[in-house]
Amino acid sequence: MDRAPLIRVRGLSNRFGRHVVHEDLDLDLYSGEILGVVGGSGTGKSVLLRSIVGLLRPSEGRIEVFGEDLQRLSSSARSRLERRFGVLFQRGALFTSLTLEENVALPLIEHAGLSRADAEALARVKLALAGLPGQAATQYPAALSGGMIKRAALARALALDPEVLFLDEPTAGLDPIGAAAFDRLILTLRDALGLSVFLVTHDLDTLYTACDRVAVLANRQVRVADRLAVVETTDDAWIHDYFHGPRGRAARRAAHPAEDA
Ligand SMILES: Nc1ncnc2c1ncn2[C@@H]1O[C@H](COP(=O)(O)OP(=O)(O)OP(=O)(O)O)[C@@H](O)[C@H]1O
Repeated sequence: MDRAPLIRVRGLSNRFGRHVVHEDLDLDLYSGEILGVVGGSGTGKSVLLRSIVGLLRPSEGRIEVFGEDLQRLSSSARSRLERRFGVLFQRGALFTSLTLEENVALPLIEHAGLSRADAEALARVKLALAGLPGQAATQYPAALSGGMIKRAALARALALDPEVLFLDEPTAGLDPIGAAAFDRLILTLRDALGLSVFLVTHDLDTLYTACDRVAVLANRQVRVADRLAVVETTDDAWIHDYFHGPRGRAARRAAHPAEDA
């Protein structure tokens, strides 16, 4: 792609004591794309996400977002910029003592200065956008299935009309039907809202059905970031095992049934 990336990571290093998670890592996210980020457990997918959204200060390197260097911004400019991100964390992270509409209304009251009534009305729109029925708005997280919790967390991530959505393993723990529905929802939202999506996942079906490009993390760096057809054929033992094992073959067959006929 010759367009300028929306997010540009260059020479990123992250260390925790002597444990080096990333070293001289480069990655781009382009406007309007869904980028899947995969890699073995502990390769630093979540650390990368947290570095980009500003929750973790990298040990070294540059992260440019919307053309601005994150490290060089004042804290108020950074937080204005970070409001253009929506983040869905691995464990949903909803407040259990609040109803779904109260959970989604919270960022609207705190960051957009809306009145409680306006925030809750808008929260109900966001919950519907994430595919939840109207009656879910007044329910507490404990009363909901895993799939509904994910949708509520997605509604909260969408609360402030973000331009970039960061999703950390959004389909983890969902049954295959719920996971497939969530993948379709992400595609629909990207198309309807013009979002760009940074999606950390282990879910091969998500890669095949929802992602435009896939970045593979290995050995502290991005081993390859490209369309799946290119990634699948990259000469690397982990990539080969991941994409050409039984699960990878099944996901590819499900996404491209005609190729099997
Ligand atoms: N705050 C921290 N302090 C110390 N070590 C950390 C911290 N955060 C992450 N790590 C370490 O960094 C490494 C990468 O963690 P990360 O959660 O990014 O992996 P991951 O690729 O997302 O893994 P998984 O697929 O299992 O979720 C792990 O070894 C983890 O223990």
